[in-house]
Amino acid sequence: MSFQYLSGFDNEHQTEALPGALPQGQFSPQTLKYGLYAEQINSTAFTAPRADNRRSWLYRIRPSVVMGKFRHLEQDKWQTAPIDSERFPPDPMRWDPLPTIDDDVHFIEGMTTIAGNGDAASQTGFGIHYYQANVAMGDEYFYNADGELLIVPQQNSLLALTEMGRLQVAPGEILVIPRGVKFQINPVEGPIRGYIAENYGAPLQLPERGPVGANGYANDRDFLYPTAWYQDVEGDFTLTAKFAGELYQADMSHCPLDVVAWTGNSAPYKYDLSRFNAMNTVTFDHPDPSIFTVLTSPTNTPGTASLDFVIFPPRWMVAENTFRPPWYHRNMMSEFMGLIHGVYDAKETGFVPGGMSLHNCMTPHGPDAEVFAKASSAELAPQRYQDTLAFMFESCFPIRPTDYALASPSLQRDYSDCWQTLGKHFDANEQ
Ligand SMILES: O=C(O)Cc1cc(O)ccc1O
Ligand SMILES: [Fe+2]
Repeated sequence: MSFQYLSGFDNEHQTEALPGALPQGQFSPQTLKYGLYAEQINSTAFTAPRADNRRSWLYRIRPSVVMGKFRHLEQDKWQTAPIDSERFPPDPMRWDPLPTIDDDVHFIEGMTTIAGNGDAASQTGFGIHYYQANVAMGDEYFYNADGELLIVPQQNSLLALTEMGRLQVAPGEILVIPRGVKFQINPVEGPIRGYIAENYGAPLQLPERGPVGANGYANDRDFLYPTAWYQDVEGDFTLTAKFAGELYQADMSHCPLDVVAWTGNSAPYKYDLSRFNAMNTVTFDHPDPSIFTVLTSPTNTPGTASLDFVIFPPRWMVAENTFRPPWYHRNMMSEFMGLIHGVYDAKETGFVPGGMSLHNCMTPHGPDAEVFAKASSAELAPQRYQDTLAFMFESCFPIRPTDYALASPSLQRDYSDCWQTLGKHFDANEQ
């Protein structure tokens, strides 16, 4: 299926599925064409500075308030920060892909929380989830009051049916759904799995470019927003909400995706990571990975993110007289990584597509012994890093794994062995 999209990050988009459904010159006239209702949804405070302000106007068949009462849903797999795991060891951690779920599970049922930081109630930090789904959501729709969802598909394409329109998203692309927007996510060509950052903090934005200038990194025009699409259907539907860390469900007698037109800058969007225009050294040394930041959720401390979404895309490596893989390091920021496909240059074995790693605040890490040996004597000809796509969720807040993740059979209990054969090469008499 191919859909039409609107392009431009944070633009004031406008789209209508029926001619004239969007009011002109104002947002809320006394009456609307086609008997529609006007409804505003925002992802920032009314009074957020203009550059940060996100809101949209939806013109819909019924206002969202036409719905049943919520009942609580028991579940324990989708957890919300603060994460209350028993232990929080600072060891480096790595996981193989989680076991495939064989029972029928849809997108919400298959969500498993791996880690989290901050506190959803104070709108800081984010949750990290592994999603798996092998069936469609049917008559169930969902919204998340706790945060914005950054979805990173790893296996098979997903179809997102949202209030604002439809988006198809393949591995190698990402999808962001703002807080509160109603949607349903379904497999397209087979079971889907991937990673999610549930961002409780400020909506993701593009990082500054500094001296790089007006172009490069993720370019604004490559972010794609859906065109209006609506369902005028009555029947038995449910709306599941995540609010304050709990799931609730309400009955509805119409499909909640009934928005005929919308305008604004807060809407789901997708981005093809192969559009990322990477910047890197053309002289020497390995720069900080912040050069690969696609999107960032800032804190109030300048230059310090609650969540940076960073990628390691295919690229040329030309650094001269340089140890080319990541250096050994201990960071103030905490790093959670996933691998979409291929091989990651700091770990040629053990970190597999669908796997995960976690290096927390001040936890030492870097290339394993094998990569160190190879890179220390490699011929430094220009080299193309091919067929690889890793990413990192990086945060100024330590990332706490859940009890589930700590007890998972996928946790590689011997991970730190990969460094222990790094021998002593020191020779004080070297000439
Ligand atoms: O730890 C990692 O593999 C991620 C990373 C990559 C890099 O090129 C520099 C620093 C860094 O943390
Ligand atoms: Fe790192």
